[in-house]
Amino acid sequence: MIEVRDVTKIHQSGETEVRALQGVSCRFPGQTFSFILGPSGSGKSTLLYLMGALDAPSTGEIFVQNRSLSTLNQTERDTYRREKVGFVFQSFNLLKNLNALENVLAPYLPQGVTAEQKQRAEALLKQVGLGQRITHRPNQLSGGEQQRVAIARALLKRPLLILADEPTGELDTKTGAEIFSCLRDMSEQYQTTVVIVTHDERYIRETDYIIRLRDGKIAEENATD
Ligand SMILES: Nc1ncnc2c1ncn2[C@@H]1O[C@H](COP(=O)(O)OP(=O)(O)OP(=O)(O)O)[C@@H](O)[C@H]1O
Repeated sequence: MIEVRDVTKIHQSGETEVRALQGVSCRFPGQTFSFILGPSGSGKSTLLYLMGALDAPSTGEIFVQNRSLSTLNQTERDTYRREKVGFVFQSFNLLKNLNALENVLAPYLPQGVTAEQKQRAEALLKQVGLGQRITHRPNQLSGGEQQRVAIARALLKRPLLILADEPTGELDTKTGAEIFSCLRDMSEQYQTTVVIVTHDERYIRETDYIIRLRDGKIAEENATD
């Protein structure tokens, strides 16, 4: 479903050019659960952001369901990001004045939330184990619980794809393992493709694909079954 074809990304930092990715090609078939691994600075987040159309490759192309992201105009790119991709970040990115339910609904609050969206948000919070916490604000929730809210928020739009950047980076080992199980369960239940960036190798059991980056290049690509 996602194909990265010969992608190079050069970041411009003042006068200096940083080659974050160099000739990277890989595929993430639909409805799979995959990890992008590699040491700090190897290009993992850069690759994830390109797949989410948060940034564009310097050369090469990324195809999502056989359509190249580089052929999308600005409106189509915005729609792709807003409707097709659920993002989960290390720092949860919850709004501190909103409770769990309102955070899940946050992307829809400006235009008004429908009864169906509210029902789905409540159901999602239950499914991620927060049925008793829907009126709690972020500061009344543990890190793991906050990340579960972020996962429910990402799922509300019924995304094709969930992109998670170090989702367990701020969590202890046990909570991190629970968050991976939660993402895995949700991806199966909602038949969503999930790609997770991590440099933590403790969690890589039970995954479908592993891409390992080193110095901006693919060092290893494995199906794990
Ligand atoms: N916006 C940017 N401007 C300049 N250089 C950047 C930018 N974003 C990333 N880089 C550089 O590109 C390289 C790859 O960065 P990237 O964040 O993709 O790596 P990473 O593997 O995700 O690292 P980490 O595990 O530390 O988050 C690094 O050398 C980084 O400093």
